[in-house]
Amino acid sequence: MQIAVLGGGLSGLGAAHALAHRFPAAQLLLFERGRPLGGWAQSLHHGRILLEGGPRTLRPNGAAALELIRALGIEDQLLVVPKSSPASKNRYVYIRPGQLPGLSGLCVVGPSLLRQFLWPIIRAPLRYALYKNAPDGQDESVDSFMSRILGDDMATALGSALIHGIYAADSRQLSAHATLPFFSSKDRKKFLENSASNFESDVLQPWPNVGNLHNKLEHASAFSFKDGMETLTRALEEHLEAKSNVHIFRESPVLNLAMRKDRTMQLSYSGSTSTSVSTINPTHVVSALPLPTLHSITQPRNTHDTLPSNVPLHLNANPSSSVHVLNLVFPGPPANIHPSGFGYLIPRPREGYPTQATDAQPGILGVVFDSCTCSEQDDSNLTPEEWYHKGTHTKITVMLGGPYPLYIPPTTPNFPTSTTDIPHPIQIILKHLSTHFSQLKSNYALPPPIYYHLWRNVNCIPTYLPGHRSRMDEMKTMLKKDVSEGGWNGKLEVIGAGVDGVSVPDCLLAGRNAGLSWL
Ligand SMILES: C=Cc1c2[nH]c(c1C)Cc1[nH]c(c(CCC(=O)O)c1C)Cc1[nH]c(c(C)c1CCC(=O)O)Cc1[nH]c(c(C)c1C=C)C2
Repeated sequence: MQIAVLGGGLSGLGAAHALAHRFPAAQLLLFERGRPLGGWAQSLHHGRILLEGGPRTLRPNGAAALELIRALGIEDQLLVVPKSSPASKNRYVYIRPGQLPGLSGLCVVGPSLLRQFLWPIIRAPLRYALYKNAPDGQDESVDSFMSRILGDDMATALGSALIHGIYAADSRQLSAHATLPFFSSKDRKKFLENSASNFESDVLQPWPNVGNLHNKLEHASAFSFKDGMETLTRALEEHLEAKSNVHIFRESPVLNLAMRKDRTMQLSYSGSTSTSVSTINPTHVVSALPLPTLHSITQPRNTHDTLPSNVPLHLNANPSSSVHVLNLVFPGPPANIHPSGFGYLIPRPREGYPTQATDAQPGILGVVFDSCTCSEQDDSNLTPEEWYHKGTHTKITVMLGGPYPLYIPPTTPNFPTSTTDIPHPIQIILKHLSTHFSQLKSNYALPPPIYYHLWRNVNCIPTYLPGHRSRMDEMKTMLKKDVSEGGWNGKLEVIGAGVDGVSVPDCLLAGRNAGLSWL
């Protein structure tokens, strides 16, 4: 048995880890186009300050993630965000002046904000019972579902902001059935219910072994690692590298994958050290590539020995969002800069997204108060609550882009010595932040940052368009079909953020369950 895993992001690494255990006698080949593994999980030390360019925390409800952490022996590196902490309790939305009657500026998502929507909230259960499904019974956008149940104002002010914070997408585009828990399939519901205290799930086979992590995370709303999210991907990489039956091909893009009429697969890739193309015949393949990339490499190169498929795999059906992640470090404790909490999200403008980025609308989706979550990552013994008042610096992350046109051109990380050292787009973003924060204090002045780092994450989050779930079901059925019907005989499995969920636990769960049908 020779298994090829395509893509060295979280899903691909997770799949390689699970498959190497499940099939110890198989040869496992992992192909990654770039040099570093780990996909969008990117952590960087700037001196003693840890900066994250992708996901930064995990929720403790993903048994597959916990099981992996235990298997890799990295439990001692966990940093827990307690449920009682301000980062867990205080989440804000920024309401633009004039967007909602009687409210503007940074508002805590809590009773006073929800009081504005009292009537929509009171009538929501009845409307949900009556109108859960769209009149035609088909999938619809999150915005259209929320507008029906909660009203337009709530769908725009809160719904769009929430979608920005998870999918960096337009809630009017995103599928309700693929993203809202009410519409989850039975299997998926079980997965979502599969919290640290409830592992009775048949989605995870065999049952996960999470040791004492359950106790450690009992009072956590989220967790990360002392050295950031890359701790997980580095540990996976090291674990795989130590295995004699695993071979990692870096800088080795897969160029073509075909199922031939004789039911054998052919995979060609270009190697890192030579410009020549090599070909192998894996018996099984797990693709953890973005779906459009898989689409491009599975186009038949010749009809001579490959069969064109007549049922589409829908690999090109969804667009994806690009996010600019701007880490900013300011001098002094967070209490001088921003309120205590997780951060804030900004709803879409009532008039919709602009077609061009401007200084007036640079496309800020939200801001994360990193120092309030895991200040211990910055080589400190202070808790985030202590750091809030006594810390030596404040770390925040501004997220931009998604449905907005991208605003910041490539920018090298820098320690500005004066405001004039700061590129114009970052100066403009600082002005917007200053406006957001100044409503909280009189005479507010945002100091110039002592460091900034920009990550341009292109096409990092797929946007599931309505119909996504049925398209993915059709794809999975097609992959299982015989070659004579244009299928892949169950020898190709497709996982990754483009298929069954974009969160880190979703990707790790899909990786963990890869190849179960090959047993
Ligand atoms: C690069 C930016 C990302 C944005 N969303 C995601 C990334 C990687 C993915 C994502 N973010 C969250 C979830 C849900 C997690 C879950 O429920 O288990 C997903 C799939 C929630 C979230 N949003 C933000 C943070 C810090 C978190 C916690 C998880 C994480 O660390 O990623 C902040 C945030 N993310 C984005 C925006 C625009 C934003 C704004 C404040 C986009």
